Amino acid sequence: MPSPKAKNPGRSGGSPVLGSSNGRYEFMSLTKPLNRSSPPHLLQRQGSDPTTARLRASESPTRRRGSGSSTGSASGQGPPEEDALSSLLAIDLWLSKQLGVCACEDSSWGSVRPLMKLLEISGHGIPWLAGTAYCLYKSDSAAGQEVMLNLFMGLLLDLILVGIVKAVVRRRRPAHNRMDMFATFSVDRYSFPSGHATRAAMCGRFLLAHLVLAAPLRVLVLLWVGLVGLSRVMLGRHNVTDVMFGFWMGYCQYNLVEMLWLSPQTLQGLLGQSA
Ligand SMILES: CC(C)=CCC/C(C)=C/COP(=O)(O)O
Repeated sequence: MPSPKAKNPGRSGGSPVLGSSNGRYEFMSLTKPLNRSSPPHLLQRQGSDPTTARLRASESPTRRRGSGSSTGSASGQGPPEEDALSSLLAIDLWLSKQLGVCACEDSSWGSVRPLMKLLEISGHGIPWLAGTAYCLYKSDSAAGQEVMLNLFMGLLLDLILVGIVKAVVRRRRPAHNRMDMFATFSVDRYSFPSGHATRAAMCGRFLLAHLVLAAPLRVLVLLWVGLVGLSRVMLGRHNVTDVMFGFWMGYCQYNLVEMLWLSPQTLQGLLGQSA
């Protein structure tokens, strides 16, 4: 099979192809022979259609280190946990590709791509930061200002933490993603975790705890969180595990926001110290 690196350099939306030269893990291998425990749908897909084969090649998680030959679990003889992880990640990539039905206009659900992009904007950092800053500025009650200030801090914390994890893990976005997002940081060429999912989960919890009390609106908030996550996979931006982990991370980030909660007294103390 021709090298995906040479043949298809920009296929993953501008993400660098992580190969053996930098000695980093890639996430999963559909190029290596699957062992008998592999799900039947994956076995069936081995070497089937050329597009899938090319995609598989560009998604290879095989740890191609040193000589480039894969050993151990690559041949199904490695530690069972490595095989289990490989299988799990193979299922993740397979499922994500199946669900990436809005990855481009001519995908099977390409007509709903604009709607998915609307959901993308609704969970983007810029509208959230700008909206929170505006509400903070407009709020005339101390309680309102306190809530908005903490939401703002939470959003900044989210950007920092997601940036760190993305930079450390450096998982490539799915090969079928078209990198046409607006206003991204350089780490956003990586996909793990989904920043939209962390933000949606954290803001969702924040809204439910501090701002949205009416039951129908609370349901809408939960629906929005779920749809933002689903849209990341449908747009082809993320694999399912990026979004699942993102939800978990955002959920935990809210706990951190509560722990670090800036009360008016804390603020006065901080301002008093700096004056
Ligand atoms: C420029 C600012 C303020 C935020 C960037 C928001 C962004 C584009 C995050 C990437 O999200 P995914 O990881 O879900 O693709």
